Amino acid sequence: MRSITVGTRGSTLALAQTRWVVARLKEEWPETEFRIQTIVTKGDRNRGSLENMAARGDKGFWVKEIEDALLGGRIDIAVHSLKDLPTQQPEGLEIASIPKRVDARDALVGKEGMKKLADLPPGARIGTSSARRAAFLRAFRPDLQVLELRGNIDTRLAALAGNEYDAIILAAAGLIRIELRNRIDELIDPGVLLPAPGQGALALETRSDDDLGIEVAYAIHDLTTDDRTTAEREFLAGLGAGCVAPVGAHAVIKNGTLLLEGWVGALDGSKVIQASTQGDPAECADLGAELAQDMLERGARELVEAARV
Ligand SMILES: NCc1[nH]cc(CCC(=O)O)c1CC(=O)O
Repeated sequence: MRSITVGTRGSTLALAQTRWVVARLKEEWPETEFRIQTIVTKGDRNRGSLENMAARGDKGFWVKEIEDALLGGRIDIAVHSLKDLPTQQPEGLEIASIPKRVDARDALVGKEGMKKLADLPPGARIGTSSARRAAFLRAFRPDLQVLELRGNIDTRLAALAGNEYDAIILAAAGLIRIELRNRIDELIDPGVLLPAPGQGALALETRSDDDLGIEVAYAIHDLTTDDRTTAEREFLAGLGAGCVAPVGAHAVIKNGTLLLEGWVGALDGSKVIQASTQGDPAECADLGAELAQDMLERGARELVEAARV
């Protein structure tokens, strides 16, 4: 039996999710040997002061070096956060498997008295790393101060412990995966703040011609998560927006029907456009693309273009 090398970034979260993936793969393929290989990406190298919007707008800021390792045969399966993957797959690579989603929601972590979005007093200082969360806060709580907060989850929690922030917003899934679920003070309802497309889901990427790698990865594929995140990511792709645009999307499947909600905001909070659609989960890709077209015609085009760096 061939041994499979699984590649990932080296952050606490990336390693935790890769260990989880390997444990699941081992259950399905007990005879196969799995090795984990960490890879440094441009995103890891450009942390801190060097990091800027233009660099983050780069397609594949977090994934390029990992994809090169896949194409070069140094690794066989790459584990990514689905929301960090560009919506277009590079030539020769494919998403072979999307395991079951954890929790798509954003989470608020706050200091004493700052543990619920609705309870935050005017002037409260909120740290967040995403254009989507910042645009949402500026639109719905213009009384709050939105402050830039970057870095790995560990860095962000450490920053909250200091004096600059009263609360921070980050993906619940990240905290859950590194076993810090107990730090979550509020899970923000998607009806209030729509998560990023694909948030809380992972993607296992392989070479398109590696039948064995694809088969191994596919053993932990989750069809429901695939339909939901396909609708969300086709919505994002249809808008022509990248992963740093102020775009939210969330799909659920209830009684055999897929319900998709989409949101686009102006970076300064001056405008938001929101719409939803529903249909057969088998049509998930079309539902996402159609919702994007609908919203582009109703003003989203300007917002997406304004946010492009
Ligand atoms: N952009 C960074 C990133 N990529 C994936 C996650 C969290 C886990 C996930 O969404 O699967 C995070 C951190 C965050 O947004 O707080």
